Amino acid sequence: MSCNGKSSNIVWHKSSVDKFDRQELLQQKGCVIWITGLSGSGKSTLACALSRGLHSRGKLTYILDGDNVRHGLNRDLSFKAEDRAENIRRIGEVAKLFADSGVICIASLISPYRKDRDGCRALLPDGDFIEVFMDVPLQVCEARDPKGLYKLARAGKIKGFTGVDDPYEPPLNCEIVLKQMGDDCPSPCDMAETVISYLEEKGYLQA
Ligand SMILES: Nc1ncnc2c1ncn2[C@@H]1O[C@H](COP(=O)(O)OS(=O)(=O)O)[C@@H](OP(=O)(O)O)[C@H]1O
Ligand SMILES: Nc1ncnc2c1ncn2[C@@H]1O[C@H](COP(=O)(O)OP(=O)(O)O)[C@@H](O)[C@H]1O
Repeated sequence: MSCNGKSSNIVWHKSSVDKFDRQELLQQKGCVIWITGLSGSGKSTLACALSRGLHSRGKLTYILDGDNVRHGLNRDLSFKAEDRAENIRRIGEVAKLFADSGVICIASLISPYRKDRDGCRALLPDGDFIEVFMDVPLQVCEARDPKGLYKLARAGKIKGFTGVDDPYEPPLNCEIVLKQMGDDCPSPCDMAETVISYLEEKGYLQA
C-alpha cells in the first residue's frame, strides 16, 4: 500500500507479461528519443524521418509531438513556464509508458528548460533516455519560420515565444547534437541515420 502524489491506498499491480517479453516479441528495446530545440529547428521533420527509417528496418516507433499532444491530452496547457513544465512532465510520463511497452518512442517538443528535460530523463532506466539537441541557430529558425510565428512574436502579437522573449536552455551533456556544417544543414535523412547508428551501436535495435 502506498501514497503517491495526491492518491493514497494504491497498490502497484504487476503484469504477467513484462517489458522483456514484449521486447523479445518486437526484437528491439524500448527507449525514448527526446528531440529538443527551438521552433523551426527541424524537430518534427527529424522525428518523421527517424520513424520512417526505423519502420523500414522493421522497428516499432511512436511519435509524441508537442504540437500534436497539445491538441488533445495537453489542450488545457498554455506556454507560461509552469504549463510548459507540465506539458513536458506529462509527455515524459507517456513516453515512459511507450518505452515500457517496448516501443521506440520519439518525443519531439521544444522542452526549453533543462530541469524539465532532466526530470523526464530521471523517469527512465540509465541509457534509455536519448536526448537529441537540434543545434540550429535562432537566425536560421527565424529565417525558416514555416508557420509565421517568429514574425508574429517579433511584432509583439505572440508573447513569451521561445528564443524571442522566452528562454531556451541548450543541453549541457546530451547524447546526440545535430548541427549545421558551415552554411549547410544535414538532410533530415542523414540526421535520422546518425540517430539510428547510435541506437544500433547501443543495442536498441535488437532484443
Ligand atoms: N509562445 C510559444 N513559444 C514556443 N512555441 C509556441 C508558442 N506559441 C505557440 N507555439 C507553437 O507551439 C509549438 C511548441 O509546443 P511544445 O509543446 O513543443 O512547447 S514546449 O515544449 O511546451 O515549450 C511550436 O511548434 P514547433 O514549431 O514545432 O516547435 C509552435 O508552433
Ligand atoms: N534538415 C533540414 N534542412 C533544411 N530544412 C529543414 C531541415 N529540417 C527541417 N527543415 C525545414 O525547417 C522548417 C521547420 O521544420 P520543423 O520540423 O517543422 O521544425 P520544428 O518541429 O522544430 O518546429 C520546415 O520548413 C522544414 O521543412
